[in-house]
Amino acid sequence: MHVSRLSLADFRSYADAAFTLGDGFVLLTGENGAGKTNALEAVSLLSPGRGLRGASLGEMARKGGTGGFAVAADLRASTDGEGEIRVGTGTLAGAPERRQVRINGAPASANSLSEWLSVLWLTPAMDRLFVDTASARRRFLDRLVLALRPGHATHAARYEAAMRARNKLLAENAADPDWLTALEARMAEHGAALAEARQATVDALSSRLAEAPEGPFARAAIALEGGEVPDLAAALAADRARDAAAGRTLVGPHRTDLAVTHVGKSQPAALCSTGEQKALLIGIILAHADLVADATARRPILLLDEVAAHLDPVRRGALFERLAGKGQVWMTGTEPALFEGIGAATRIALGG
Ligand SMILES: Nc1ncnc2c1ncn2[C@@H]1O[C@H](COP(=O)(O)OP(=O)(O)OP(=O)(O)O)[C@@H](O)[C@H]1O
Repeated sequence: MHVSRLSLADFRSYADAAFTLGDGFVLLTGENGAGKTNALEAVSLLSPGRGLRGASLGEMARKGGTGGFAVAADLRASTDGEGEIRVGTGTLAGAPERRQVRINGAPASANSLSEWLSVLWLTPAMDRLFVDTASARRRFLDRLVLALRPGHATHAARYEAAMRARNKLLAENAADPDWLTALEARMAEHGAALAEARQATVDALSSRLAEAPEGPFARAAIALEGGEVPDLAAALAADRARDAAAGRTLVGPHRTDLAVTHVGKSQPAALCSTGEQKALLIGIILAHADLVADATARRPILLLDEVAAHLDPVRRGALFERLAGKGQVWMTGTEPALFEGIGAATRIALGG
């Protein structure tokens, strides 16, 4: 699937805009503040979650606009150009924090978007991923999982909802034990599905990474760390008093971290240089995109914000080569010269 047309209304800096796009590279160029990242953020909203900035919906509505916003996209199967699907998301002026999703005109859940397309991104904010919190790495991991297992978002949402309800009950002193047991059973059920899908993804991605060429992007070794509990329902039942005192649930798959090592240096990613960390991330994303394409027969859409500017010309050339002919890849840069030699592409100059 690729986005063949993207329309934006009152989204961030865009009052009203539409772009016609081909499969393959989409190159957005323009000066700082021209709206490049905003366009990528709009595409990232064609998947479940809060998009590539992790922003609230209220922030996305254009200042001075109607109060709501709309992002609409036509999706076309990459090969035959048939079976176009229209997806849209946004908010209404009267309910600026309530996300609406439509698929072919019918209301749908945000989670159901992942049945149609996968969107993965790399942004400058992710340069800190390996020194960031475990929850940031877990979100990154879950996006990788989602591309392989569309049901992952639903399990995550149900696990979180049951955990929130349990935490709330525990905060009230006279919690009903039967109700707690029911919520803990739900957490155990969806938690097991989360853990299984994450482990399967890490295993599949590890084999891919092991086969990846030695250069020019650093090879990563990845593993899950923490969050494993053999009998979660029993552990939660035993931990009620401790969790009540802590005001949160202390064990479970919501505590899992993604451990990443730089294989060549036998060093944890957090101790690597900024450039090495970026190379590790790019290597992971490239391996994952290939894995998803093989496993689902559907290439993910890649959003690479300001990636070209951070690479030396050799690495940049290698990146373009590895991504050529591999589905829709959006890239931003302040200068068209960054994309010299890339060949066929949809080129969009913003601003000015
Ligand atoms: N809700 C909003 N309403 C109106 N304008 C907004 C809103 N949110 C962000 N903007 C503006 O959108 C503009 C473009 O931002 P964007 O991040 O897309 O720029 P960019 O082209 O990626 O720039 P850079 O090269 O600096 O990364 C900024 O000037 C920002 O202030």
